[in-house]
Amino acid sequence: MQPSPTPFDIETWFAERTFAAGQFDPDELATIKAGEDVSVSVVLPARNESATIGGVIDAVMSLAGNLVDEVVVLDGGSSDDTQRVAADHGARVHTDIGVFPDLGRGLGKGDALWRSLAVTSGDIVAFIDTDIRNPDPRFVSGLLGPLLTEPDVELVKAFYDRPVELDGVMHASGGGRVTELLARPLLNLFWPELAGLVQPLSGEYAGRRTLLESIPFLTGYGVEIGMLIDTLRLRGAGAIAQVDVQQRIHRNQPLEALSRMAFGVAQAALRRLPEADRAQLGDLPTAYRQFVRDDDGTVGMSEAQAIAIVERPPMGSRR
Ligand SMILES: O=c1ccn([C@@H]2O[C@H](COP(=O)(O)OP(=O)(O)O)[C@@H](O)[C@H]2O)c(=O)[nH]1
Ligand SMILES: O=C(O)[C@@H](COP(=O)(O)O)O[C@H]1O[C@H](CO)[C@@H](O)[C@H](O)[C@H]1O
Repeated sequence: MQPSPTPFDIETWFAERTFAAGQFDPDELATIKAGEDVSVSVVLPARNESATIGGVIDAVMSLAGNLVDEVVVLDGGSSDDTQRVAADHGARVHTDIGVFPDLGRGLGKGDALWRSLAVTSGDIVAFIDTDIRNPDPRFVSGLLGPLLTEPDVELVKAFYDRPVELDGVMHASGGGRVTELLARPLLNLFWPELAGLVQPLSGEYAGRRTLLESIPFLTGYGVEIGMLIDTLRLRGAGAIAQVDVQQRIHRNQPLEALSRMAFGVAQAALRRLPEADRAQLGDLPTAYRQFVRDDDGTVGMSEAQAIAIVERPPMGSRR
């Protein structure tokens, strides 16, 4: 009789799959990397990040030639001089529409990350947001640590304390609003094996290409929660790890922007509901309305905004 699989225990998962960036020495990782003949690409998604992308690239470049083999900025249609700043700091720059012109302009962050797989070659691909104000090499070395030392780990998410700037005032905590108010409750409700992730929506993560090219990428802001659920389904919770990189300060979008983001994250999660529940949902609406108070004090309804989450197929199926 087959032994019954050990029941999933979140405390065990947390103990075995939670790391700290400080436990990984970049030089020691570089030695392991060379010995395993593993290559590493760092992908920096960017849309109008000229103010911060240079610092992010510099932090990543400090590991180039050692831990990092290529640094690619995937620009999602910036109207500022993001692309020039990125090139000046030594990154290779691609535009989303330039990667797959036949698919037209990119459909947000998730589409940019999916397209980046076609213009990078690393066995490991690390994604780092470019709106970070306190970039540090540990964001990259911390992500690579578990992937270079734990063969069963295939996806690593960063976590950190998240200060938030509201009305020009920096608060020591309170960031990750969509994470705390939508993503983590949904994961606890429908995917409890992912409940141990401190920052499931963090924009800093790294995965083995063999995994990343085996799963679909949801476009827009659905990419992170979609990737977690798809990795859980395809590889199990043991393939997912997280690393503490202490603190991340990034540009905090206004609440109405996060409301639109949450609409996308919710669509992504609901699309991934187990089939039985999914069948009841039918086609999800993709038009989103918000409310504004006019100067004369009356509340108005905004035009419906199309925020559709599209599913890009596993990149491996295009090769
Ligand atoms: O259509 C988009 C939207 C965002 N981003 C990038 O994705 C990262 C996270 O996006 P954002 O800052 O908008 O999200 P937040 O961090 O506020 O959740 C940043 O590097 C953005 O430049 C992108 O490449 N394309
Ligand atoms: O975590 C969150 O709630 C949002 C918003 O963060 P803040 O409330 O502005 O600190 O930020 C994340 O979510 C996006 C959607 O998954 C990711 O793309 C971002 O990289 C991540 O910063």
